[in-house]
Amino acid sequence: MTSVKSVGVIGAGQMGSGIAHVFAQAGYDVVLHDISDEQIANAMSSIEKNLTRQAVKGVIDQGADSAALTRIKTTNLLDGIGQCDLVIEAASESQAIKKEIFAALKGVLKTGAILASNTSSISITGLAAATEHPDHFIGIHFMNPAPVMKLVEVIRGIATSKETFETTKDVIASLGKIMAVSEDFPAFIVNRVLMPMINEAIYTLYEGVGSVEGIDTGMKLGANHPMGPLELADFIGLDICLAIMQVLYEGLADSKYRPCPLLVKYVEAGWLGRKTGRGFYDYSGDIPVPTR
Ligand SMILES: CC(=O)CC(=O)SCCNC(=O)CCNC(=O)[C@H](O)C(C)(C)COP(=O)(O)OP(=O)(O)OC[C@H]1O[C@@H](n2cnc3c(N)ncnc32)[C@H](O)[C@@H]1OP(=O)(O)O
Ligand SMILES: NC(=O)C1=CN([C@@H]2O[C@H](COP(=O)(O)OP(=O)(O)OC[C@H]3O[C@@H](n4cnc5c(N)ncnc54)[C@H](OP(=O)(O)O)[C@@H]3O)[C@@H](O)[C@H]2O)C=CC1
Repeated sequence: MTSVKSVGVIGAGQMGSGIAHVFAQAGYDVVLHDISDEQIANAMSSIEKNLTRQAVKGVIDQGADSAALTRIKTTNLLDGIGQCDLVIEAASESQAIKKEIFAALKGVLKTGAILASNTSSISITGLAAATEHPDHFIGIHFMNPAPVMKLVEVIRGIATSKETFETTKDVIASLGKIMAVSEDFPAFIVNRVLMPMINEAIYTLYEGVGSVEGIDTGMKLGANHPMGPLELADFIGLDICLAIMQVLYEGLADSKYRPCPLLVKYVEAGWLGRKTGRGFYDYSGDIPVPTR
């Protein structure tokens, strides 16, 4: 264990719930916050399901699942995370929403607390500027699904202190995760490489080069990816994919990052992937069915 004992998580979506799961499993006291009580209830039920599955499969000890679950408290008020040593923001991928949250956190966090963002793409330096203590701010980017993926990207903003970085390194090591350090450029390392590949897969569909099934089977069996790019896009969330492409396009001012119009159209339609039941696949039945 590090000097950090308690962790607040803001946003109980797929990443917030995965991050809460990981910290509780590693013995930290966790407070999970969301503005929506329904989202909190969904998050707790998916954490319980995933912990139980890990216990049944022997990935964690019998009883460790219920012990981890009791370490997670929930709140719909930001004040509820005021006493945490480390707070990780995992709300929607929107600079405006994140900055609003950081403004509301002013005067709420205890002295010396580290504030981190799980952002997939947004400038850590820019987000830090909206916080009370930019030196205590850092990017801690978990991969999805957080309980399974080994990597955590760490991104320092221009004002991030050495102490904040060192504590972050210790915390990540205590979770049994491997850290990759990225400089603070649009979408960092993993999404700088991954997201243009997903966007290109959507162009490949848009231009009629292949079907959803053809593209995903091609990349699964032809490049040994665990999921096809369109299946992965649905898994990540098409809103998140579009937001990342927009940050790359605007931040690097290069047309090669232009979001595919079909991706824009799907997001406009509210077809955001697995989380809304429809994206490149239809998830309403037992088996996902390609939509094109
Ligand atoms: C967008 C960003 O900012 C950054 C990102 O995250 S990019 C996305 C990065 N993630 C990926 O690329 C994921 C690619 N996909 C995969 O690696 C795999 O398909 C997967 C691990 C998600 C699922 O693997 P699978 O073999 O198809 O399914 P499944 O057998 O159900 O699961 C594999 C293991 O993960 C576990 N698992 C899956 N989801 C889980 C979850 N949410 N919580 C806990 N455990 C989970 C399963 O219990 C299973 O455990 P065992 O190996 O011990 O049996
Ligand atoms: N999806 C992925 O594969 C990955 C995502 N990320 C990053 O993690 C973050 C979260 O992504 P993800 O979990 O997928 O997104 P989700 O859409 O699943 O979850 C976001 C959650 O934040 C909530 N929220 C919105 N505004 C606020 C607020 N003001 N205060 C508290 N909670 C709020 C949303 O509530 P409501 O639904 O009611 O709006 C929702 O519950 C993003 O920055 C994303 O880029 C990082 C790695 C991987």
